[in-house]
Amino acid sequence: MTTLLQAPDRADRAAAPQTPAAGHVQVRGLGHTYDAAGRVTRALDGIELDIAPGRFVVIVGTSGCGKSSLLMMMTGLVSPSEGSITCGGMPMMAPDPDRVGVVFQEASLYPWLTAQQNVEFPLSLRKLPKAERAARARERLALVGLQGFEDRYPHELSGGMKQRVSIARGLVQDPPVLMLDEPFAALDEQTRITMGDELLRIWERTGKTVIFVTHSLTEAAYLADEIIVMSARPGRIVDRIEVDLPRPRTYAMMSTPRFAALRERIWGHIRNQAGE
Ligand SMILES: Nc1ncnc2c1ncn2[C@@H]1O[C@H](COP(=O)(O)OP(=O)(O)OP(=O)(O)O)[C@@H](O)[C@H]1O
Repeated sequence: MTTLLQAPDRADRAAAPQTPAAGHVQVRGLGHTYDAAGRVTRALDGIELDIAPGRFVVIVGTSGCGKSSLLMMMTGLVSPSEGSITCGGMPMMAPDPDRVGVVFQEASLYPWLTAQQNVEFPLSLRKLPKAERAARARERLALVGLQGFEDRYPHELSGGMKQRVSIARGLVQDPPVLMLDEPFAALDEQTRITMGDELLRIWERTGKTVIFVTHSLTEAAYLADEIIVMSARPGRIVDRIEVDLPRPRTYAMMSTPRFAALRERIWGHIRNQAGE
């Protein structure tokens, strides 16, 4: 059976032959103005980004600064007024689950389908043999730690488990990039930390590029290779912070001076923006 997992760990992946920058995300001169029934909102301005394959990048900024808008544009769900976005060198003109998997804050699972059927659903639009669809979905559910829960319906799963199903669904077409918009915001603090660890484990194992939007400075510093800080609306990039904390990240790191310094640097920007 062909495995969907591309490399057992990051060290092996570095030595493996490279696919040509499939997970490279590039944003050039991106700006966006919403015009809803004459109410004009300048949401984003002059965004330039280069995200290398396999990086874990977190986007933070004050409420309403355009984080979700930027992510929606990178997924191809919304077209920007100006500028361009490419993934793997090809423009993102529309959602393309073969290139970018997406996970939202709400799990948005079909309540009448089981976990297995929810994960399989995107594959039903492709002409894949039924057995292969089922095998892929099972493998993805196992990857997110839900082996044995394939036949459960969403109402039989906890909030964290539902988000695991969403992540499995986002990864079912094996895209090189996974984008997540505040995926753990609705979860309690303990589950949120556990899910962060789970996501890091999945990222380490699969080598995807991850782009993650959050309000939480702690989550940003805990997860990221790099934190992108946006200004208040119209959102611009005001800082890009390399997170030099060692991996694997641990809960104990959150109480170190390095962690506090990172949070302080992000908070400095956010405080300034909020005061403007
Ligand atoms: N579909 C839309 N039509 C009109 N205006 C919109 C639309 N979507 C977002 N906006 C506006 O664009 C701005 C940026 O919104 P966006 O949701 O991208 O910000 P955000 O940083 O993700 O916010 P939050 O952190 O509160 O979730 C806001 O002023 C919002 O009101």
